[in-house]
Amino acid sequence: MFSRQVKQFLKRSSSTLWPYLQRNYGAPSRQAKVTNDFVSSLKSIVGDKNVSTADAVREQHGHDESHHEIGLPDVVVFAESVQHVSEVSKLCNDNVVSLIPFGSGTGLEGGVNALEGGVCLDVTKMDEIIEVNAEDFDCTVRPGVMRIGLNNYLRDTGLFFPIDPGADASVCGMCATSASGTNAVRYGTMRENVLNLEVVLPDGRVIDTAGKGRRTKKTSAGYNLTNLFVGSEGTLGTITKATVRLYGVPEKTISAVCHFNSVQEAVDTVVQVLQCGIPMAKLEFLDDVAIEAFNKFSKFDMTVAQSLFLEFHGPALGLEDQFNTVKELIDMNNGFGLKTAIEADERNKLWKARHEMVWACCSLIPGSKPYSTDVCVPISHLPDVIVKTKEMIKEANVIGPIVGHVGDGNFHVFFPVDHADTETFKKVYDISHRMALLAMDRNGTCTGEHGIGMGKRDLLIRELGEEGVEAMRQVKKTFDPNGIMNPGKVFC
Ligand SMILES: Cc1cc2c(cc1C)N(C[C@H](O)[C@H](O)[C@H](O)COP(=O)(O)OP(=O)(O)OC[C@H]1O[C@@H](n3cnc4c(N)ncnc43)[C@H](O)[C@@H]1O)c1[nH]c(=O)[nH]c(=O)c1N2
Ligand SMILES: O=C(O)C(=O)Cc1ccccc1
Ligand SMILES: [Mn+2]
Repeated sequence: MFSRQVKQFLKRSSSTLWPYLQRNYGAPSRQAKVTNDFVSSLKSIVGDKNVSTADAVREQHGHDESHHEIGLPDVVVFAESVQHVSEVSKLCNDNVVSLIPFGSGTGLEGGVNALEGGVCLDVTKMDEIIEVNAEDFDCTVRPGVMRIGLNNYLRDTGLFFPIDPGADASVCGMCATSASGTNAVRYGTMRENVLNLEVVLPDGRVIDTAGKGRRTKKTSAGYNLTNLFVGSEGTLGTITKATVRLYGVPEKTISAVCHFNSVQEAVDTVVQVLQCGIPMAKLEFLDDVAIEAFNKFSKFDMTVAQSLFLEFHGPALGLEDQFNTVKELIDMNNGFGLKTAIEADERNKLWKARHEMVWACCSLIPGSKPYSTDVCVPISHLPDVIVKTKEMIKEANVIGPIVGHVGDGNFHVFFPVDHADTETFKKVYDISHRMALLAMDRNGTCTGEHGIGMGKRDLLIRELGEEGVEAMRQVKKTFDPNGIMNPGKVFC
């Protein structure tokens, strides 16, 4: 099942990586302490009301939605302007105090957890939608703008912002994690949809990654600084403005669900649909275990089997033809129970339930939090990797529904874990690592969309090699020589 190299790594994995996961995040900090004088200086920049050392506020900012251990910042600062961000950054840099940008805390890899204390910089008050250029299909937003709020604002323009992680995340936080979701198979991920970013560097300088005010669909002008900051997870600077692509709301939308007796048949259908050049908007896989949780939590009565959820976007003319071609392919692969949802209410109910799958799975174990797994492989390897993952889950006797953005070769196991249950936690941790290694063994990645955060730093080294990570460290050092930006993330 695994190559020799991976087998060797696995041998190490349970003995060396488990204690590593358990390491004490309160290890002595190389950073200066946040003193009363320092807090006073913060207050003189952003005003008293925008600085909090209250336990409840620090706790709220010390974690995201993942299972990762909470990491309390010493102080939370609410920025109201780019100048605030710039002056706070400079102050932290001059005093070598950690600075952790906070979007909306929906991340799944512990990105905002303050591993060494320091300042959590909450940018949610900067929530202006600066401009919408309807004819150019773009808009520019401040970091407090959330994706659902943006789409509500855009409603009358006939445009929408398609990137849809299940949570209502901030658009700039989505830039920081290179997020995507169910629509990526058609519209791409954040990487393909960000045209420009304004970033405050740790020393307080403000740069526009594509040049001030530029918002072209293409450019050959030098290095792609925009994409350096997409996926940088708060380790290089704070994003204070993003210009992103928009798309026309499709004239017609058809959602559909169908079922298969095997993972292979479901994925074969997906590959053939893509080979036919059908521009599917969503191509989602849910395994039988996931459908059971889905039915229970969201009160559906779907056939419990390997399933595909699909969505077609396009002009009314021709969309039925696309649907009929897909129907033929489903039949050819022994798919059954094809049902459509055309009315908006019905479609919304289906996709809301899909987005809530993580909570559906957590409801299977009271008190649990989601353990994020997020591998992505070239689509030809998908059936093999999913089937082997199912075997590992069965062998370990843990609950592990599988859901995948299969059109992109990306899938997750939604492991609900209760921290107190160390035995299950360890099993889940092992499977998650094995999955990542298996994916990498098949030319894939350990994370398609959730990022490295604090949970996958060892895997990043394996994925890129020491040399690749060392090149990244050099980039980090160039932008952040004092190492103040979100320490302990991305790099070991
Ligand atoms: C139920 C559910 C479902 C999903 C997901 C979450 C949840 C809870 N996610 C994950 C999540 O929504 C995603 O990681 C968001 O992009 C995080 O955005 P936040 O604003 O919450 O960033 P959050 O505050 O969590 O921060 C995440 C990271 O970005 C950094 N950061 C945030 N704002 C920044 C800024 N302005 N400048 C610099 N750095 C900044 C932080 O420092 C941190 O490292 C997801 N994701 C996905 O890709 N696909 C999916 O399908 C889903 N599905
Ligand atoms: O629903 C999704 O597609 C996600 O990415 C969310 C998620 C949450 C927890 C574990 C795996 C995936
Ligand atoms: Mn996902």
